Amino acid sequence: MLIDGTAIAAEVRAEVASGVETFRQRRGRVPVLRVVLLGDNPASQSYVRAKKRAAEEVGIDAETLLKPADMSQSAMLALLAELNEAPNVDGILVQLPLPDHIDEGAIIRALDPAKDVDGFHPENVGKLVLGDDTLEPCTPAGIVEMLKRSNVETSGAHAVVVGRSNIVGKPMASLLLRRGLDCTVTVCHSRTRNLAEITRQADILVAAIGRAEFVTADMVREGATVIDVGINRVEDLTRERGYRLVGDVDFEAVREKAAAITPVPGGVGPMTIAMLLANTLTAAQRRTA
Ligand SMILES: NC(=O)C1=CN([C@@H]2O[C@H](COP(=O)(O)OP(=O)(O)OC[C@H]3O[C@@H](n4cnc5c(N)ncnc54)[C@H](OP(=O)(O)O)[C@@H]3O)[C@@H](O)[C@H]2O)C=CC1
Ligand SMILES: Nc1nc(=O)c2c([nH]1)NC[C@@H]1CN(c3ccc(C(=O)N[C@@H](CCC(=O)O)C(=O)O)cc3)C=[N+]21
Repeated sequence: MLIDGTAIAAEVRAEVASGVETFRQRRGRVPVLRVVLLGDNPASQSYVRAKKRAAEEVGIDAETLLKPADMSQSAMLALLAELNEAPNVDGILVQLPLPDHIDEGAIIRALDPAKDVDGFHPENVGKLVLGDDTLEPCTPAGIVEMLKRSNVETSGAHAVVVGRSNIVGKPMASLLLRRGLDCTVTVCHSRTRNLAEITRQADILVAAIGRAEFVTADMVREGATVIDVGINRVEDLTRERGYRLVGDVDFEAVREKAAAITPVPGGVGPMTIAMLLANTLTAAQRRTA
């Protein structure tokens, strides 16, 4: 089975749109999202454009604050303080990665946790691990939504997460471990010994590695559910853009063995954006409750 992220994301967006409409009727305004982007990285620009377009389609007021790549850390902190204090701003997203002269941790700590729609602030990360209600990181939250809506059995399942980043691997592991999802979770990374032996034990395999087609068929158990988080550009001069997108999974080979698999594009990516919109609505509702 193909897990269609594009279709599931459209469902989530329709639900958000109806929530936004209710919010507007009750509060007399719409939720407001501000996206901060430093520099002109083309991939970042295209993600940010997609986020803004999706937000507008569900009725969220979204603006991108495009800043020069050499903006100083103190100017960035001042901008965030302004957005934190703005009563009408519900959600703030700082597009990552940031230029090297900026301390990413310091920027994330400077966000008002109530407006942190990425769920990256230490207070929100703490709540996530504790199992408290919080704004959940969009990519792992989107994966949970895909698993639920595709009726993938998680209770007691062995979930193997490859990747331990703060934005995907670690929060993914925390969510899968939670009561309600109840997976047995293994987290792997670049120092893991016998990786293939471990991934072959997965009922649910989440690949968040950042290496094109890294997960091959021999690493996957027959009947597993495979979630491909990777977004890798590989040169393809037959395409207009000069590249195509591939995931961290060798899709054609692995789909023969997997019971369910997410494609790239059209898998986790659209879900990440849909969950950002859901988090923006949630932040607006909680701030005005
Ligand atoms: N679809 C979406 O919405 C999103 C997609 N992405 C994509 O997902 C991928 C992962 O992103 P992100 O988590 O930010 O990436 P990072 O580069 O931050 O993390 C990659 C992880 O993979 C591990 N890793 C690298 N090589 C190996 C290896 N040979 N064997 C086992 N583990 C390995 C690293 O281990 P170590 O810690 O030891 O270095 C690290 O933990 C990227 O392709 C990114 O573009 C990211 C965010 C959202
Ligand atoms: N603060 C922050 N929050 C993020 O959530 C964040 C970030 N920084 N930095 C970069 C990563 C990456 N990311 C993606 C979102 C959507 C797609 C997506 O929709 N991809 C489409 C394809 C898009 C295309 O064609 O280029 C798809 O997979 O179908 C991909 C990647 C969010 N990230």
